[in-house]
Amino acid sequence: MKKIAIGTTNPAKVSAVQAVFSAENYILVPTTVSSDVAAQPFSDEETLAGAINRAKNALKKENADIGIGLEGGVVEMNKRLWVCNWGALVDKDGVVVSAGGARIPLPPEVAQGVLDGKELGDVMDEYTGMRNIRKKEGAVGIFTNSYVDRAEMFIHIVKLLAGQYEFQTNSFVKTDD
Ligand SMILES: O=P(O)(O)OP(=O)(O)OP(=O)(O)OC[C@H]1O[C@@H](n2cnc3c(O)ncnc32)[C@H](O)[C@@H]1O
Ligand SMILES: [Mg+2]
Repeated sequence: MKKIAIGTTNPAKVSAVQAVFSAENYILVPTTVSSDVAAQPFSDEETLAGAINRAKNALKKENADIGIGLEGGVVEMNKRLWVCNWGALVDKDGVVVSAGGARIPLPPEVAQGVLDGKELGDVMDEYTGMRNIRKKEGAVGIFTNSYVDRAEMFIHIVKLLAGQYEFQTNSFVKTDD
């Protein structure tokens, strides 16, 4: 079975990979690696770079066949701060596929906390009075009244990665559709 290293131990992200790459067909290894970008990425480019770095670092650390990196960030547009999400999948032959995910604008009071230098995850916990939002529904879950939570948002990204990888390498990725 192929080994897939996942460049995080955050359950919202790990569960998204598990939903697409089933444990029947893959050995899935969540592992903490550096994103080699800021803890709070502040642009699409930086967030995507974090995802690619995580995928590469995880593949190398776990000596895996495939590495997957998922990264959240924020991006300023139209005088609002938006939460953005990016993913990358790399394999040991050097194939790299990337995909972007959903984005929504943050309420001004939350955006200000991030602009003041705090991580969005910490701002979200303060704003909601809850703990570890980042590991559960995420900002997207809170601000969409749970219509879309963080895991579901990342499932979409992982499907985009799996499908592109399948298309580009003519390999077959079994998904739990
Ligand atoms: O353990 P890792 O994989 O690092 O997961 P994380 O929750 O820290 O997530 P990221 O590093 O990908 O996100 C960078 C920062 O943005 C925050 N963030 C991004 N999207 C978020 C969301 O939907 N809800 C809460 N925090 C979010 C996150 O908490 C970090 O502080
Ligand atoms: Mg993080």
